[in-house]
Amino acid sequence: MLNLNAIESGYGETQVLYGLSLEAQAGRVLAILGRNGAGKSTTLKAIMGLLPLKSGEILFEGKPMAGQPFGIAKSGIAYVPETRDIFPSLTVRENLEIAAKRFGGAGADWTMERVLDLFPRLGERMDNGGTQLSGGEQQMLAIARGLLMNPKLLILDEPTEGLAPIIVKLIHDKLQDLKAAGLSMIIVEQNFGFATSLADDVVIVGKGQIVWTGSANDIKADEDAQHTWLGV
Ligand SMILES: Nc1ncnc2c1ncn2[C@@H]1O[C@H](COP(=O)(O)OP(=O)(O)OP(=O)(O)O)[C@@H](O)[C@H]1O
Repeated sequence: MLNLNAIESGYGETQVLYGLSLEAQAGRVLAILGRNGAGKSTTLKAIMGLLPLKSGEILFEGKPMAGQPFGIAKSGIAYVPETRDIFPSLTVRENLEIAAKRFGGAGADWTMERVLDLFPRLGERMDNGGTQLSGGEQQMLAIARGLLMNPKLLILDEPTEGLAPIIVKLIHDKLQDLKAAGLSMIIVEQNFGFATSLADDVVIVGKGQIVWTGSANDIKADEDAQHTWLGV
């Protein structure tokens, strides 16, 4: 579904990715793991067209990606960044409506009603401003907004960061529901247990390259790889 072929990218003069290749398959969940600073978030930003490629290519459903973030979203990839990026001056309703208006429409899988069914808590907060939400509610809103883009592929950067264990469990269960419904996902996570219980496939990034590839069960069983690449 999504192929990164030997991509090189970074921030201005600072190169971070050195020939990174990976594949995310349709109907499956891919976890991207690795230590702090390995290049996981940079990989996602390169996929989303937020950083230029120095070389290599990114194919979505076999076609080169349209270079601009909006075009990439339109082609069917929704991205929930680490910063969640909800609009703080808008209410929950307004944050959701923006996505629904731009990407929804007749025949759309995801409607306002369906995302509120998934996250009833947001339904109780519809008129609250973005800044009045807890971290967990902000994460739910960011995921809900991503779903309203009716993506074929949902990409999440550290969805559990800074959240209390009970909210981590809730987000886990919701993502499990989305997986069961057949949504393809890529998840960058520091929380090894969270990532490996959701993922089918795992890649590990080390210094801007893929250093390990396998299944979630493989990495759970491979203590050497965990120790070497994740410091677990
Ligand atoms: N805006 C930026 N400008 C310059 N360098 C950056 C920028 N953002 C990240 N970097 C550098 O790029 C490298 C990879 O960062 P990246 O955020 O991709 O790591 P990561 O694997 O996602 O880890 P983390 O869990 O810490 O987010 C790091 O050395 C980081 O310092």
